[in-house]
Amino acid sequence: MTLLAPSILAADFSRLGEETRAIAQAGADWIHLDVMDGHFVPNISFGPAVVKALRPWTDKVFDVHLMIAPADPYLAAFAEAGADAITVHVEAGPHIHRSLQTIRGLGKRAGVALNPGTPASMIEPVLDMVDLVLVMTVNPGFGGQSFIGSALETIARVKAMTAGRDIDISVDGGITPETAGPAAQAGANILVAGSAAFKGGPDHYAKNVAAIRAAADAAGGRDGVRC
Ligand SMILES: O=C(CO)[C@@H](O)[C@H](O)COP(=O)(O)O
Ligand SMILES: [Fe+2]
Repeated sequence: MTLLAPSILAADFSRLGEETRAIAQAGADWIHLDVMDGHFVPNISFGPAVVKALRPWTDKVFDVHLMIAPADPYLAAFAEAGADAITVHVEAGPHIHRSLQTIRGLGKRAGVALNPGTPASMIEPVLDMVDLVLVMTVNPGFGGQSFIGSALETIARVKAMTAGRDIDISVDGGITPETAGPAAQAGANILVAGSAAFKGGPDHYAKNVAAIRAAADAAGGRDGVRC
């Protein structure tokens, strides 16, 4: 079964705790937390204090996606705040190996993210250090953007590169019941969805999550690795 990781970027920020619990109870496998710094990406979201405040609301895996540069000075703070997986962008700095080493040293799952314009080969030298590859299917910084189809090729390349390894492939950006199938078919086993998961308010969350997951599974999505 493909895993669903709703992004709380699309939740009601005035009730983030309740929203996190509601989407967890609606069938989310992981909770995706988008951290933006207004520097690496042209938007600002939230930092470790919010991650910490949300931690008591669910025991689901907290999948923290750092869109910040530099990332290294903040890794320990996110680990202490309750992140289970921490993903850094390969484009965010010159020391990706050090960042991944630090994340693993903190006892967390280490993820590396690729923007739509970045070749998959960029992460080849660090695959031994990685538990998760996150392929962006929008340019990072905002929710609600359209899926960039050319990034499916990146997912397929990452799948081929990681064959035989225990590495999750996550896809992030513009995931809907329509795009979930092609993403899963290309090799993603974790689907991040913001707008499509939170669409319509709490009464719709279970239906939204089920629709995205069903589309991925129908397309032959592979098993997600649970942590
Ligand atoms: O990292 C990001 C955006 O930079 C994502 O996690 C978005 O938050 C996904 O939102 P939708 O595209 O599903 O609305
Ligand atoms: Fe994200």
